[in-house]
Amino acid sequence: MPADLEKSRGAAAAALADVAHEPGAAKPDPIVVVDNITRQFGGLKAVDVGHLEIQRGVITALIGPNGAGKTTFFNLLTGFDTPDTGERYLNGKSLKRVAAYKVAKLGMVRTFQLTKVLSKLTVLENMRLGATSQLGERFWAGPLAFLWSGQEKANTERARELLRRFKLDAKENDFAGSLSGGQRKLLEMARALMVEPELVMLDEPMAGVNPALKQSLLGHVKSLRDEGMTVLFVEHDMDMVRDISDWVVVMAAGAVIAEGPPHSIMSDQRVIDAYLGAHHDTDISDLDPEEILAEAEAEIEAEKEGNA
Ligand SMILES: Nc1ncnc2c1ncn2[C@@H]1O[C@H](COP(=O)(O)OP(=O)(O)OP(=O)(O)O)[C@@H](O)[C@H]1O
Repeated sequence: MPADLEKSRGAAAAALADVAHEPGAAKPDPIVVVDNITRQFGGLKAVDVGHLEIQRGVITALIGPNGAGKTTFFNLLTGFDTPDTGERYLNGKSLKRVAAYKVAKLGMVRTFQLTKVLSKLTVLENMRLGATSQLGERFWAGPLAFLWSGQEKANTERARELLRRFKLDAKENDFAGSLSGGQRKLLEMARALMVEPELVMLDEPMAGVNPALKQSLLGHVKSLRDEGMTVLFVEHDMDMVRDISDWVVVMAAGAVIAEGPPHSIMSDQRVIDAYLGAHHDTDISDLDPEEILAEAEAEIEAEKEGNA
């Protein structure tokens, strides 16, 4: 790990050193505070979070078995869904009745998976949309069009700068749909940065990414923290959680059941029980790499025999 990255991880760990390893623990400098948020779908309480604080300037992972309520909670935080009860605050300001695009203007953005429609736009067009859709485009129409064109120029410049940073500049005129899984993830992240956010929320940043690009993606996420941004991500890839998170929040059956630094979370009995209870396919214990290799080889052999 380069010295500057190590330094910022050290600072993040120091900020959290005195925080209790308990659900709802108070943080020294929370950017987000959640109180009694619930969301019900029919008879199912998908989210029921009593109190949660997200520390500023650190990388927090949100993990939990399938159906734990992570995505629903993400949507509630960013205003893409409305809680039945409860309050959430960004920098001390209540987000009740704040529209999703305004939440982005206040500094909280989330990544979106590339939809079918967005796949048919070029990489650069996707980036420009990252800025406009969050601004509320209509404002720039009509008599203010001259202002809009100035804004558009600035947006294009920022988009190109970000594409260079994520090494996607050679692809600016390619359709987004032609990018590889990993390049799509980079584009999703770059697009979120168009609004110069304080808090970046990543939805499964490692899904569909090949091992070669994983390292580069991890580096990009760490560099967001390096620049003072706060990162909150939902992820099933436990290697990523272990490698880059300063703090881990665990959800199960809609509630937060554990919080703490990755090393203590991975050995927490409540967490292990929640995963095992859900028959989740991610094994969070430290598996022996040789054992995995031997299993994989046996599987390949079995397949070969089956095909013979
Ligand atoms: N729009 C909806 N209507 C009805 N039920 C929903 C809706 N969205 C989510 N749910 C249910 O709420 C629960 C929580 O789902 P959610 O997608 O938030 O979990 P998750 O932790 O993100 O799961 P995964 O890791 O599989 O993505 C699940 O039981 C799901 O079926």
